[in-house]
Amino acid sequence: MAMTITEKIFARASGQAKVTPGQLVDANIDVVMCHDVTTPPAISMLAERGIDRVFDPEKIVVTPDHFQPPKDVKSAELHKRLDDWAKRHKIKYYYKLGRAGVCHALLPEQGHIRPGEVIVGGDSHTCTYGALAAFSTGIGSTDLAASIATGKLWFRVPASMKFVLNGSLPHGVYSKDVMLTVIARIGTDGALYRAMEFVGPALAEMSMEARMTITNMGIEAGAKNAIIGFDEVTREYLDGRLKDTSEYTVFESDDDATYTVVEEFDCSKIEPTVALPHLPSGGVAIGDCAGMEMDQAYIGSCTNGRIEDYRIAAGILKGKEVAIRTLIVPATPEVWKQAKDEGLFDVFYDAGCVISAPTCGACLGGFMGVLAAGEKCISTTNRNFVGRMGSPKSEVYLASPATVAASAVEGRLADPRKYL
Ligand SMILES: CC(C)[C@H](C(=O)O)[C@@H](O)C(=O)O
Ligand code: SF4
Repeated sequence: MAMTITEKIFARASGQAKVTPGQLVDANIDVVMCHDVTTPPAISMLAERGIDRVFDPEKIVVTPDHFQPPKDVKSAELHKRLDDWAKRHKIKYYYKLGRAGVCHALLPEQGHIRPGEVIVGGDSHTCTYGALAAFSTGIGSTDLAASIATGKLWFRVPASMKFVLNGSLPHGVYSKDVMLTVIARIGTDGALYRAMEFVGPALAEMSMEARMTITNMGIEAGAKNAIIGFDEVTREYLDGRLKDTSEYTVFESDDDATYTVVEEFDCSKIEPTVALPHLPSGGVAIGDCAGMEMDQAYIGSCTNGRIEDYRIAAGILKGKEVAIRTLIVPATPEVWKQAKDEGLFDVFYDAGCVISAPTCGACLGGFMGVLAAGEKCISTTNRNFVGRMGSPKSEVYLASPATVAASAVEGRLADPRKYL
């Protein structure tokens, strides 16, 4: 009867004692995340079939984020459709402009993610929530329409891969460097339709924010979900935060559960890492790429737009001036306010950075910070695909907030350790 944590969550969600990888299950969905890009098409699909219902207005969380505030008429119309629909169905957790934020930072922060639950969202990085010992995965608009209307979806139970993070992270090395190293080893399809389960002593030293950076990028290795077991850090993060205060269920992988592979990493040997264009698997140690000239630095997104990230960046930028245009885009209003209250905005302002309202914005080349042909951006985001932040002839380099801040100061890829 041995099962992994992911299998146990599916067993619960499908009302079975045991499930095995490859099995098709009908699962009850606990939370559906809806944003401004993929939800309007889902609403239209339902409308075309004469369906105008939601399975539970308290279990659907809505936030515009990608093009928020709306950047043009097209995005304004997407927002309007989302707004009309959310209001008509009395969606309880509808984060309107002013309280809206980048979905994957917002939902955990606002207490919508509970261990042991199944969360789906119309966005590939929905895998982020696995940091809270939940199953979460991204779905397209068709599955989103089905989940919104019925609260159920079918899944093929994924087989699990185990990633053991040994050792302690050296000074100047962060969970982003760990995940870039993991993806560089296994490739962008290395975890295709698998559950990436992270374990090991290095995790115990990581905050919830740092863990979310890891699970966020599971999809960049092709994973169905990424997951980290429950511990004291999880408990502390959840205490006093959850909207639904009923008891949640904590599942743990059995010692004799089956994994397709076990990958071990010695975190004490990991260096600040940069993923070179044009894949997240292009990670190299900073020593192998330092000195490359950049045009822009970006600190934000669902990967690294949390308060801890801005504290790290401000630690490096304090008393310095940036050599290239540098965008600070806190992922949620709460992160924004916290950063302001802590005086981090003064540091960023004095350094010559642009500080924006919460938005996906430049992360996907949406608006604000779009790159011209030939330009290069060092970014804390999760994707460096061709044209990701603008012109197909631009380049994106992925790194931790520390490496991005150090590179902003020098105008070139730089090792953050000399500033720490
Ligand atoms: C627009 C949205 C559907 C997309 C995703 O699913 O990931 C975006 O968030 C991204 O990061 O590319
Ligand atoms: S911040 Fe970037 S990666 Fe995250 S949801 Fe928005 S566009 Fe996608």
